[in-house]
Amino acid sequence: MSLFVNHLTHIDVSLWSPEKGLMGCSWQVDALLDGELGEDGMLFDFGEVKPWIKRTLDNGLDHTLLVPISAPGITVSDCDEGLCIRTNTPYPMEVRGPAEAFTLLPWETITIEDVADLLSDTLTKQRPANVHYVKLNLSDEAIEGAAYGYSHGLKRHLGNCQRIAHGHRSRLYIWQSGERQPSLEQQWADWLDNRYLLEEADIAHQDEETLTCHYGAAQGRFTITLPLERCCVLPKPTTVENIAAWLAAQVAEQCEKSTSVQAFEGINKGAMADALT
Ligand SMILES: Nc1nc2c(c(=O)[nH]1)N=C([C@H](O)[C@H](O)COP(=O)(O)OP(=O)(O)OP(=O)(O)O)CN2
Repeated sequence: MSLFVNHLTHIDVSLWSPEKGLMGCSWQVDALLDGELGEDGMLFDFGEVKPWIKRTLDNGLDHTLLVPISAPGITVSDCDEGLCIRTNTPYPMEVRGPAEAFTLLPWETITIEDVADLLSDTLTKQRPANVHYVKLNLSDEAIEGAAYGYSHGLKRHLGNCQRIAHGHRSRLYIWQSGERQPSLEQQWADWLDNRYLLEEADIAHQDEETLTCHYGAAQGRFTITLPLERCCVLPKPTTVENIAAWLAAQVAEQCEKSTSVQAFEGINKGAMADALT
């Protein structure tokens, strides 16, 4: 007998790609369990299976930076903050933070299928006696039109969003005069895609080529250094509310037209903001 729970939760992570660099990802999680029914006629109570799987993901790789430690140019070392990750291909980056902010994976590259298999194995090892196995399926949200990935950290967040390199893949809607503006949406999504978003106040160092962002948060001290051209500096914390407001103001100035922006933070949630000219 099999039991399924589709759209059980989402995973929001950043990952290091040897081809694209730092990428923001949001994955939908579907679960399939196979096993024997108990005396109550259930394989696993829906009310228990959902929090069980979500807890494992939330306490594991969700809101971390996934690092393929066998990729060319990756080094991992201990440092005062916890772990220091350095990369050199396709560009140099250094990230420091508490160890729980990173998921080290013994692979050359990270694929959504390999992550799903790893999580399925972890859950299968922890399964109740009547369950034979647990299989997770991860998928990108199907987005027609403009979408972008980004990475960031929210130092004031008390949960795992304070981690300096976690990310999201998000829709972007832009309106002017009551009409959606697909070409502006695509233009801005292309510009934002796989950038690191940071608050201006957290810049510890900046020169013509690189930028270092540093902050202390409840889980520890975090630092990230990466090429300036991969960054997007906002005047305020990079919450989705501030991203929407910043984007609305940028587009309104660019087009000299009042603009509304609906910015998403990953899947199915976000903020709306208007900028008037
Ligand atoms: N009003 C806002 N609340 C939060 C923001 C924000 O921008 N505005 N941002 C965050 C974090 O960036 C976080 O990454 C959001 O992730 P989320 O998946 O929502 O967080 P949870 O894991 O706690 O939620 P799930 O239900 O487990 O998906 C947080 N809040």
